[in-house]
Amino acid sequence: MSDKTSTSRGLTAMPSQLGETARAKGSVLVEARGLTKSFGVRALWKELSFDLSRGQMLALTGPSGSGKSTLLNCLGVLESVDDGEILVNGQDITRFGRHQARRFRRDILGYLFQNYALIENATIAQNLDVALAAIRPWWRRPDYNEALERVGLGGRGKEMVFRLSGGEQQRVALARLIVKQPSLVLADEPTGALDEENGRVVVSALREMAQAGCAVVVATHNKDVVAACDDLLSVGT
Ligand SMILES: Nc1ncnc2c1ncn2[C@@H]1O[C@H](COP(=O)(O)OP(=O)(O)OP(=O)(O)O)[C@@H](O)[C@H]1O
Repeated sequence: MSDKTSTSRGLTAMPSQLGETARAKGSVLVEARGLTKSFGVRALWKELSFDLSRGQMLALTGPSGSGKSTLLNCLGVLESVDDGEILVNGQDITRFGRHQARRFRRDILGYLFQNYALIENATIAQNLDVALAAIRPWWRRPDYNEALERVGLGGRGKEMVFRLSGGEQQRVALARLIVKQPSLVLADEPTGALDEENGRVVVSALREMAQAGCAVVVATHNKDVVAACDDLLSVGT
C-alpha cells in the first residue's frame, strides 16, 4: 500500500499505481496545486497538490478532523481554500462566483454524502427526477429502472424514501449519481453507515462510474474501500 500513498506534506499525489482503466482514460480532470486551509489557528492542510484523472478512483484518508470533508467541500466549491488553485478542465474553480459555482455543481459534480441527502417525503423516482430536472428535459431522461436495477432496487421507484432502510437510501443516492452521470464524484464516507453487502454495492457502482470515465474521490476510514481505489491521498498525517 505504501507505494500508492502520498501525504499532504509530501505535496504531490502522483498516481503510481493507476489501474488499467485509469491509464486508458488517462486525461487529467482535476489539478490541485498548493492548497492550504486553516480554521482559526488550526491548519488542516498546507501546500497540498494532486492530480485526478478521468477513470481514477482516489481514496482520501487521514485521522478524524484532518480535513477530508473540508477538502471535498473545497473540490465541490462549497467551501473556499485559503491559498492554492483547483483547476477542473483547466478552469480555476476557486475563483468561481456564485453563479459559476452553481453551474459547476449542477453540470460536473456528483456528491455522495453519508446522510444520503435525499428528499425523504418523496418517492425514489421523484428523487432521481429532481437530480435531472435542472440539467435535462424530461424527454431526454433515462429509464430510471436501469439505474435502480443496478443498485438492487429494480421496480421500486414508487416507494417513499422515508420508508427505506439506511442501506436502501444510500443506494437511491447512488442511483441518483448513475442517472446524473457527473464528471467528478465526491463521496464522503459513503459506506460509513452501511453493512458489508451494501458497502460493496456502493464501491462497485463507484468503480463502474470510474470505468465510464468519471473521476472519483472517496473520503474514507475503511481499509477495504481504500484497497478498492487506485490511489491514496493522506491528509493530516
Ligand atoms: N466551518 C468550520 N468552522 C470551523 N471549524 C471547522 C469548520 N468546518 C470544519 N471545521 C473543523 O475542521 C476540522 C476538519 O473537519 P473535517 O470534517 O473536514 O474533518 P474530517 O477529516 O472529514 O473528519 P472525520 O473523519 O471525523 O469526518 C475539524 O476539527 C472541524 O471541527
